[in-house]
Amino acid sequence: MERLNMQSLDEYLGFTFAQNMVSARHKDRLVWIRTTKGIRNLFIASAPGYDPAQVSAWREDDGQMISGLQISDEGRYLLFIRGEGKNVLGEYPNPLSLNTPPKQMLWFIDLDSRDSHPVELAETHLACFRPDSTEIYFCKKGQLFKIDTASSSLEPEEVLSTRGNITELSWTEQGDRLAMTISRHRHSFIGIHTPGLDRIQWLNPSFDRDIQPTWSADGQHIAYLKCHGVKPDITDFWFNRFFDRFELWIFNTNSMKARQYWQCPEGDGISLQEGDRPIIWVNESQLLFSHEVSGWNHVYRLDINRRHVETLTEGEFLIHSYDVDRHGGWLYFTHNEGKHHGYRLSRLNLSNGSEEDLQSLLPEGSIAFQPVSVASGNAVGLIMGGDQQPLIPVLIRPDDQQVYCFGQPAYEVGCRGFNKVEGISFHSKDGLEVHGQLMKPEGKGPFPALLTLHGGPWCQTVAGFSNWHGLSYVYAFNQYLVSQGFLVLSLNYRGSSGYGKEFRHPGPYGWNGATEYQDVQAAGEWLASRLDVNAEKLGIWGKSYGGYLTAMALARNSDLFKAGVDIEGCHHFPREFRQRHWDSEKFSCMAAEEMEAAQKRAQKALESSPWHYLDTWQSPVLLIHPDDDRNVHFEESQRLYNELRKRNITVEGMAIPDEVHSFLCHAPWVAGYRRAEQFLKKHLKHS
Ligand SMILES: CSCC[C@H](NC=O)C(=O)N[C@@H](C)C(=O)O
Repeated sequence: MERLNMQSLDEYLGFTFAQNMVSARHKDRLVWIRTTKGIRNLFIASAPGYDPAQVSAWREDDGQMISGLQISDEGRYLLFIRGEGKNVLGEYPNPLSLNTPPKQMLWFIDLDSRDSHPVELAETHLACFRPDSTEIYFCKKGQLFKIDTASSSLEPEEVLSTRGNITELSWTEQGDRLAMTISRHRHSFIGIHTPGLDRIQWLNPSFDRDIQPTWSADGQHIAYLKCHGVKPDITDFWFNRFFDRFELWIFNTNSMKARQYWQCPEGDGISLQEGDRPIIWVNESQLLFSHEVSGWNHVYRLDINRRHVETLTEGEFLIHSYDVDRHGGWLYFTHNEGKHHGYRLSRLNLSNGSEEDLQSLLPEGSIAFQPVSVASGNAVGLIMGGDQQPLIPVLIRPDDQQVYCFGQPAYEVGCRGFNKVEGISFHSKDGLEVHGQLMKPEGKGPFPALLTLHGGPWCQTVAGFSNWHGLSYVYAFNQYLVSQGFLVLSLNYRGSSGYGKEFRHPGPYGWNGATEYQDVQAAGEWLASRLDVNAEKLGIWGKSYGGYLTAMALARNSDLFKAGVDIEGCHHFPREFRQRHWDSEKFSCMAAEEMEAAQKRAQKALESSPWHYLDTWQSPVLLIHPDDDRNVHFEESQRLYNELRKRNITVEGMAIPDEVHSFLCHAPWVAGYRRAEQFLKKHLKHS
């Protein structure tokens, strides 16, 4: 039995993980991305044997993310984007600091060709196959291009040019019409391009923002979401209980008329959270969609003939992701019913409403993400992880109760050094119940301890590896810290996903009052009161929004938190939200009469920032920040570093040139965490 006996930080962070599994529409074939130490490659597995095969051969930790992975309907071609987009200055990320920065490029693979290998096609961020053809369509800003993969030149040909940015592409299954979402800064329209026609046909343009066009299989209807009004200011969207109210509309391509079928009640709508919300047509007259009006994200079925919306799942748990088999028989979904610390897999019979638990087919403690049905509908692919199991692709045949692990011995390539994770709950300062995961070293203690805080704030840590690589790195690092003798608590403070809408939108938090800080303080006190914790050696670390809360804790409660590591954190909300990439007008204004309100908000935002509490900051801190961070500006750590240095507070800094938020390469995760480990040991173990 192959088991990893890990000891070093490199080994703990060297886990292999699978992501983004997709399925072909007419052939039982799955494809996914597999990453080991920053080396990303594509794998396929096809019926009947589902033996996995590697179909690309990249060998370098080069920071080239793979996104937009698609497989053609017949399963012959793969399409994907390598590389990240540009920052607000128009620069591509160049995490290896190469003399010539790489571009974000479209690639394709013909799996049937004799010497099948990835071929680079064009610079773009968005592309798709045209069904029933050899053409690929792709966008660059407001331009649409096509490439015929059967041509020898592979030369792009311009199809159309429009104002704004094309952000979504969706062909009919017949490949005769293409629906596009065209974003024009604060509004967006859906337009149809029909090859042979010389202009775009607009789909009921309005003063709203139309998104997510989804064709019915017969090409007669397009379902889409109509979001009310102008694009919300990011600071409202995140922190002001602002919900992006939307309606479900359907456009009939015969009558050329659009009609509303469902609308969110006022004050409700889309907000930032984990998980997907696809629209899926079950047949010609029924589709599934999801919303959170009940307080929890659930799946609903619309019957367009009866104009009736039926609840498919309900209760105090949420649906994380879902798919329907191609014959419309079963809804596969991952959800957290009875689980505060992970997700499980179930399926629902769409004819008779009966539900089956599929989690019992997986090893105990498994966490299920992203079910994807294969074409014949007799199996479902899944990304599965656990506390000792990095994410692997599995295939489940529910009818004969079989689970295949695509060649990797799922239950054996565990992480031997990894400790069991204990889910805990406790009450915060104001009585709200909050949850977290506790990881303890061997022995009785008292141990030095760490409180760790995820980013977002809408992210969520689970009792094991997460669906998102950033959180998986956090989890593996925490496990490593446990192996080094730290007791670690990972906290899902209010604002996190996984515990319903009220928990995620807890009134005046973030820039608007920072009420989530009371959870951080309560968690610190909870840790300090434990007999197995040395309260004099309690530290804190967090990344991004978790960096903001780490800085807040060190500034406000240096008495409790004796040292901390703050990775790419935000420290001054009004300054950060004025940066170009946020595009917020909240703390500055154009009209004189709004000046006072904007100033009041800026004052509130400052009082909700660590910067406001610098006078009480005593504890040593390590600040780590990548300098091409497009989410939290590098300046946030640069200014804090200089201010703390001026005040003679122990501060160390680690700048990472050319990397972005949540590092593209593997190496900076290792280097950053190594520095963090040394710092935490110096201040909490050896001092
Ligand atoms: C102004 S704080 C920004 C925090 C940041 N949010 C989005 O960019 C964040 O926390 N991101 C998460 C996903 C992370 O990087 O962990």
